Amino acid sequence: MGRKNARAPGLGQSLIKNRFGKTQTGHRHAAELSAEHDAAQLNLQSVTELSSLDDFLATAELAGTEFTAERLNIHFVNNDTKGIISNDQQERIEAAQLEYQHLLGIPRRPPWTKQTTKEELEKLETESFLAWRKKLTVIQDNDDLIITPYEKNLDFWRQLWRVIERSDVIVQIVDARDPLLFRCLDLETYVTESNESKQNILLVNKADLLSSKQRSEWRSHFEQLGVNVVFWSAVLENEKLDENFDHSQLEGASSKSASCHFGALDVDDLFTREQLIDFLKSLIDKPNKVVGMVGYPNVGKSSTVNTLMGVKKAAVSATPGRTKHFQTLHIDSELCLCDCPGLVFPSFVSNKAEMVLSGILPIDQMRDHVAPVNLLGHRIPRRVIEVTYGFNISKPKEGENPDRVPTAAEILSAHALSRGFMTTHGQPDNSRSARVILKDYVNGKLLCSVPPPGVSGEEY
Ligand SMILES: Nc1nc2c(ncn2[C@@H]2O[C@H](COP(=O)(O)OP(=O)(O)OP(=O)(O)O)[C@@H](O)[C@H]2O)c(=O)[nH]1
Repeated sequence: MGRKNARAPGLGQSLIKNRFGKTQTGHRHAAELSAEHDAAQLNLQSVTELSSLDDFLATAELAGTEFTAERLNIHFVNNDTKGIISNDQQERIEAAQLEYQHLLGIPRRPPWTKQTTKEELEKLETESFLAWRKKLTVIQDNDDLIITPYEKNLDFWRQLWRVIERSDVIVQIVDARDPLLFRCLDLETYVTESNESKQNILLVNKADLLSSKQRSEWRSHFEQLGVNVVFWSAVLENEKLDENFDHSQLEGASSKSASCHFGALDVDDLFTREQLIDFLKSLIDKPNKVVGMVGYPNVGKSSTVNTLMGVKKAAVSATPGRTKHFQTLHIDSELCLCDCPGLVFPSFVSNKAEMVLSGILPIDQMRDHVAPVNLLGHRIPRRVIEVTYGFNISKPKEGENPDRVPTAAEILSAHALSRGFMTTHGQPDNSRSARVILKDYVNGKLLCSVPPPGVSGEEY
């Protein structure tokens, strides 16, 4: 599943620098591109990671109820310690996911008319939101099912509702390494439900992290389903905005063969900025075209919006959840973007470790680093980790399976010792190393991507 990560200098280097923050001189998000933010009074603190207790109390507060006494009687357990699940568990989980799939919706804005007052609408919205959350607790009560820490702040959903209302086309941005994890099917249903003439586009960003063969597998998958899909790399297109960018790097490579190979970077089949803008315009048959940009935090919305706006950026943040409220941004007199804050949709995941590796849970707020690093050890071959960092991981002991994957402790100690990361007690600082390694995984330095359904890992 992992892929060789040898990039050629030039463009490849620029991408890497961008990815790993070597050129970071601060970050600038879509939110800074326009002064217009009519959501200034909203409570726009994203709420995703809640303990069972906080979650319970927040819901109670929203419902206007007090539950002070219950504080003493609540127990919650963390059953996610290792990050690895057995084949039997996986089968059970998949069966349960199939059974409960229909409950994984997103909240709907309740119907309203011109006669509905602001207060009435707010009350209706709160009721509908609570009913939605109640429906999701059915899933949470099933021990085999884990869902993403979906957004629990109603104001974020209000932003999404407004973006959908205003837009002619909704562009859902997903991460190319695991598009299905980030694709919210119910969002697409909601868009067409709200108005049949509205259209959905799936923008597979970070497509530079896949080979052209991998993209082609995914393209076939989505085309078979009738999904309108575009493969794109915001970072690559942003690089091209640099006036010093050497375009011959791409042109030369393109002219060599039908499929462009720039070092390990084969990008011939990706949409360029101009192509994406023209494509979006072509979908809408009216003078003022509005396109809504929606997606999970950290999928590259800010990078995409900035690039479409023609803003060259040194770097953006690798920490999810920075864009807080929706912006209206004019690309030109015809096309306007409506940039929605990053939203975690409810989606099934195998465990919390998977969410850390997918960039859904912020690494700096992670409490347990062992489980995600264990999972990383299962996804990235031992040799790739060793070559990437230039150290050796201790081999399995005599009597152990010589091919077993390294444990989190083995990977982290090797990293910490090689970097001189030590605690005040003179032990390897595994937690510091875990943050470095996990960020490298999220940023694509340690590369792993999921094949489409029906395609084996080996084939992919
Ligand atoms: N390799 C690669 N990395 C990308 C691409 N687009 C964005 N990134 C990286 O992904 C991370 C998140 O990008 P952002 O543009 O901040 O993502 P966002 O969706 O706006 O995030 P929020 O502001 O949290 O909503 C950054 O580290 C980017 O450099 C891309 O096309 N390719």
